Amino acid sequence: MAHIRIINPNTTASMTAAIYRAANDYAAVGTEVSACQPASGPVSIESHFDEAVSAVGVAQEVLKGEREGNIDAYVVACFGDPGLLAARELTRAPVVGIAEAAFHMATLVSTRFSIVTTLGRTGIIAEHLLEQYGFRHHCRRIRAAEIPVLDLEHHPEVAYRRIVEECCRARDEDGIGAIVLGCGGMANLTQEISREVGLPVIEGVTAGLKLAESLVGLGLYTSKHGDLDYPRAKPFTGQFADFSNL
Ligand SMILES: NC(=O)NC1=NC(=O)NC1=O
Repeated sequence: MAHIRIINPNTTASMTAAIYRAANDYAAVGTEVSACQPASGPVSIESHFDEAVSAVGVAQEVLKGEREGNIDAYVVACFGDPGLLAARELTRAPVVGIAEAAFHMATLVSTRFSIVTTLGRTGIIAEHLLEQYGFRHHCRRIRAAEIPVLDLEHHPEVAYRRIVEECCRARDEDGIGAIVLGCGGMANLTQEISREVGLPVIEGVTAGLKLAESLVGLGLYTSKHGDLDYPRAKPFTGQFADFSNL
């Protein structure tokens, strides 16, 4: 039995529920999935600033999970993987970011992939992650459907069509074998888009869930030898006072 906690770093509860449903549909027998989002922060994450603010919320949700004491792994369900390394410092449980998970999965089924994300301005965030994780040469192109994140909920039909159109352009122009969907809010679209586009389509919530299950199943944990060791205890002031002496 593994309990996997999925953290939606934005504060839109309906997106958290959609992310939970998508993950739970793929959970193995014996896996318990739970989902949460920070009490405060951006309703959607579409910029460096949104990422920076949401990273604090991710850390707070991991600390809550640690206090509960029964979480075997965490998934950070925003394509920018906000606060991923900081979250890993706070727990021995594996912590999987959906971008990193999707990149790994895509390279297991194709030598090259393209990313289709929401707004073009978030593309640089994915580019930085490709570099950081060592996947830069696997990714042919970072494309955007040019839809705000919450349009996935507010205008799903329009959003779906724009995503499929961009996926078809990627299939026809980029010399790729697979597509990575670049938003946690796209988690429930994978199968439909894959059928329509005729390529393996990977999105990070379900990829992250299955990788988290594998890490737990292998008995792997976040190393506390080196830079992912727990933070040195120290006082924190002001609104972060509850981070004191972790
Ligand atoms: N590229 C993105 O759209 N990232 C995201 N913003 C969110 O609020 N959730 C995501 O996955």
